[in-house]
Amino acid sequence: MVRKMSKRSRDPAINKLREVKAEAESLGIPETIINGLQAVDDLATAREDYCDSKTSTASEPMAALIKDTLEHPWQNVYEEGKTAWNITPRMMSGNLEGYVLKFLVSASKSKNVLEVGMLTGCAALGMAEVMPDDGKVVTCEIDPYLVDLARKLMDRSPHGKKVEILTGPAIESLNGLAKKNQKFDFIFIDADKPGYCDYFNICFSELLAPGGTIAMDNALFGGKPYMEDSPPNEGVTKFNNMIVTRKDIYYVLMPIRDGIMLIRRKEDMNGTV
Ligand SMILES: C[S@@+](CC[C@H](N)C(=O)[O-])C[C@H]1O[C@@H](n2cnc3c(N)ncnc32)[C@H](O)[C@@H]1O
Repeated sequence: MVRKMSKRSRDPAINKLREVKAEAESLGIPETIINGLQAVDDLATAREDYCDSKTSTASEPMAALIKDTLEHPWQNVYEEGKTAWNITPRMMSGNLEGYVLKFLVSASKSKNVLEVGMLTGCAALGMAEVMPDDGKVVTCEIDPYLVDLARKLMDRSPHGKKVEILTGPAIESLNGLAKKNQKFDFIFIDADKPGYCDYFNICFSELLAPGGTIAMDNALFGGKPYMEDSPPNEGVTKFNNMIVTRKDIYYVLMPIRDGIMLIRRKEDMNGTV
């Protein structure tokens, strides 16, 4: 299958390859080389498509939520002043990452889940789908327009009732949860990247239940953290650099989509033998 890809990839290596191919074309480089570069692009794209095709399909309400998020007139609602910024549906976790979260939540038998950064509710509803009737997902979202939209999209599913939305800046919502001494078995952090260190610190020290797991999305952040000119003290790079200095946790960066970092307390993972 040969597809001419033009849209930007999450993988900076593929984007670089496309730049090189365009340059090669403009220089009149022999067609065999151009075709070779295209074949590499096709292989990388086919790999992503293959992973999607070998992942369970979404439930009907979830498929509808994903479709409606992709087709929403984001540009118009932004120009009408309804959203604080021009939202791109690329921010949505989607079906494959949604299933990764479902596996983590169901394998850990989590009954209390926290999400930081909801968008239209793709991950929140996905996790709710695999939780028992008395399970609960608390999710934080700053944008009131998204809160209303997500509520509508999630409530088309019987699992939507398990999702509680806290509207406002996530740090305030997290402080409020800590004050009420709430604990969560699984925490998915996926909001603004400059806030990652603060979100992690309060989640880890105040909100994570014994035996719990934290997942941080976008740990690869389009390649920025491993590019040579990346400022070490910004956003995701700063967060990743902070994590590796800690002695009290185990962590793993999984190269799924834009990277998911899993973090657990060492005491919850060390064997006793
Ligand atoms: C990458 S999207 C979340 C995607 C979502 N988890 C999903 O499964 O599709 C990030 C979200 O965080 C929200 N956000 C950004 N800054 C925030 C803040 N300070 N407090 C709460 N939410 C915030 C944005 O409005 C956006 O909806």
